[in-house]
Amino acid sequence: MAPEKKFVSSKLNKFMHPRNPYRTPPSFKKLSMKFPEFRAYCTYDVSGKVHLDFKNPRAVRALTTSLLDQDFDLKVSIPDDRLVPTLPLRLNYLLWIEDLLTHAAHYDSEHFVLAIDIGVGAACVYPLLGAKRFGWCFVGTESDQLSFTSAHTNVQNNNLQDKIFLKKVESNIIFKDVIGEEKVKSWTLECKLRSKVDIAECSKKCAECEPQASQLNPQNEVNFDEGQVKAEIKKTEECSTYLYDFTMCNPPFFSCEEETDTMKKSKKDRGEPLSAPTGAIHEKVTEGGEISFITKMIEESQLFKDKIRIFTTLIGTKAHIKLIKNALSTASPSCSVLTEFCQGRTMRWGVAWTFDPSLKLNQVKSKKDMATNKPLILMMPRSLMSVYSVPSAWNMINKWLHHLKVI
Ligand SMILES: C[S@@+](CC[C@H](N)C(=O)[O-])C[C@H]1O[C@@H](n2cnc3c(N)ncnc32)[C@H](O)[C@@H]1O
Repeated sequence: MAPEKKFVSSKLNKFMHPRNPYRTPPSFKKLSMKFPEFRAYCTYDVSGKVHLDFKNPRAVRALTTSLLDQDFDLKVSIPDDRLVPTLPLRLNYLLWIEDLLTHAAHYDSEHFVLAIDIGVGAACVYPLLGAKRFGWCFVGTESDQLSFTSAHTNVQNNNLQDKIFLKKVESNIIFKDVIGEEKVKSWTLECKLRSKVDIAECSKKCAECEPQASQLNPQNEVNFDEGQVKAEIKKTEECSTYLYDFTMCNPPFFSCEEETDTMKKSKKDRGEPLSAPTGAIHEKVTEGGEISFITKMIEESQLFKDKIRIFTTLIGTKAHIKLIKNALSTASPSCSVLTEFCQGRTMRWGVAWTFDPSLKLNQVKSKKDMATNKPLILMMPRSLMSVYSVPSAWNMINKWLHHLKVI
């Protein structure tokens, strides 16, 4: 039995993304009062404190689905034998992408964003959170039939079919056969027409690309004439505008079943992961492990460098980072950046790359880099102490920092 405070306990939490709502652990008491399905896995000690058995995969599932409901108004169901997403990590990844869009691509909050999530899983967690919390639109792929069906149901149950389109793929597919596929193309175009925002941007780059405003459906209904969509697809293909703003992926990490024993692999100083492992083997295992999967993604990214602005993926094992960096260098992106995602007792890494020379992805520092930066120390000569009071010394330093564009 694990005490309530351990939901996101441990030293890694101080490096969680500053906007991650789970930096403050959720109240299990409140959650148990609201959600009977969560309450079913709770026990209470003599002081009335609520405890959850994190070693029980059903308790872990009830926690995730109750939090999605309480904190994001998302009704999500996950089949028994499929991966239960832990929300602090999912939000750390999404918030980092939001930072890349804001600080490297200079998008404002109104900017229309269209993304691809490779391997949405049964919960469809990234597209659902991305659509609900950030207003982004997604094309999601999934190779497993059960997960695909479950993800589809979750999208429908939350009435997000205007923002999320799912495609069942073969497991040897990453971007190929997805981006060029007719149904995906029509949906993305409808989505962009519906948003009406991209049109102005597109027209700036290519005057012929601008559809007539009068053709747009003012009620935001999906009611486009097939000919109109086809004509827009052709124009968009001719135009060099990026079709997708970013891609994301939580790849199957392991190359064989034995590797999936996370309890053994866990770093000694961080202790065992608190939650029971969940998910089917094919969700965690892929031929050649994550290195093969990500290498393939990097190779394919070269084919779609004019269609997708930022490519990103999670990396599950620190030891793989070097190999993935090597694979990336052979693709020669114009910029790439690596970050850490810290939560609870688990660490993951994220890598982003782009072929768009205008994007400086490395301007977005990892939270750990920021937190571990040594403080700036300025030794004032004793002789100046009589000249400067503390506030006036501070004003002077402030001026220098402004001048250097540090603050
Ligand atoms: C580690 S799970 C991640 C699920 C979800 N994105 C999450 O973060 O909770 C990986 C998912 O990718 C799917 N998958 C594996 N290979 C794939 C491929 N080539 N294309 C699309 N999905 C794939 C698996 O079936 C599984 O659902």
